[in-house]
Amino acid sequence: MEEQGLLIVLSGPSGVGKGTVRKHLFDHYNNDFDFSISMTTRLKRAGEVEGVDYFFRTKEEFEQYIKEGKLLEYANYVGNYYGTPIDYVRETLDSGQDVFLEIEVQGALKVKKRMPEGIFIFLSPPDLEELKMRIKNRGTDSPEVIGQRMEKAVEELQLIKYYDYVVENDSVDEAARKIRSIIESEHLKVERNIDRFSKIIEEMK
Ligand SMILES: Nc1nc2c(ncn2[C@@H]2O[C@H](COP(=O)(O)OP(=O)(O)O)[C@@H](O)[C@H]2O)c(=O)[nH]1
Ligand SMILES: Nc1ncnc2c1ncn2[C@@H]1O[C@H](COP(=O)(O)OP(=O)(O)O)[C@@H](O)[C@H]1O
Repeated sequence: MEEQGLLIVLSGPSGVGKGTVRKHLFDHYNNDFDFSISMTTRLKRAGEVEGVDYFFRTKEEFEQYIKEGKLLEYANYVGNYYGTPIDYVRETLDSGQDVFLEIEVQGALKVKKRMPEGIFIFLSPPDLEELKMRIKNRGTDSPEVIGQRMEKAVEELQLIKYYDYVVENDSVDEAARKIRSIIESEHLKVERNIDRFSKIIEEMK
């Protein structure tokens, strides 16, 4: 049987830069992993493409997916559903290919329960002031919502203990590079290479 691919989960508080770092990683580095496209009920923004950025679905369609058990995890985030279609993740991992998820913290913890063998990476802000500035500068939230997101961020930072790695998003390029090194190191772990190694030893006997 083909060796299973790695499941890589990038998560962290809203506004920390998950989307930015993930895009940088995919655009600037040669990667061997596939990105899992999420399903959402939120409205498509200008420039977004169905099946590239997200699978945009109605609330009814999304709830049907939940009912049929077709999502690895889902979360309700700021009034909309977001979820990870399970078939793509399973099939890709079974074919030996790595899969990369970029999801919020609640969803990441659900994945951790179902697939604890995944690699869980927490993207952290340099500090809370900087996080506030980033959310503000993005210009998508009212002062009230910014306050709510900051409160949530403090709770989310306390969940760091469930992760395998923490990467500070100070410079986007540095953060992307660190994530890449983590994935490379995971591939070099003895436990992932032991079968291949045993075969070499067998052949030498
Ligand atoms: N749980 C979960 N969260 C997701 C999924 N896809 C995206 N997200 C997260 O949902 C949040 C909102 O995403 P989005 O509406 O694209 O806004 P933005 O990333 O904040 O600009 C982000 O934190 C994403 O990481 C998913 O499949 N499951
Ligand atoms: N390392 C960084 N330094 C400065 N600003 C950043 C950095 N990373 C992301 N940003 C900015 O912070 C805001 C939030 O980033 P985004 O990727 O949307 O976060 P998330 O996906 O975690 O909600 C965006 O305006 C983005 O341009």
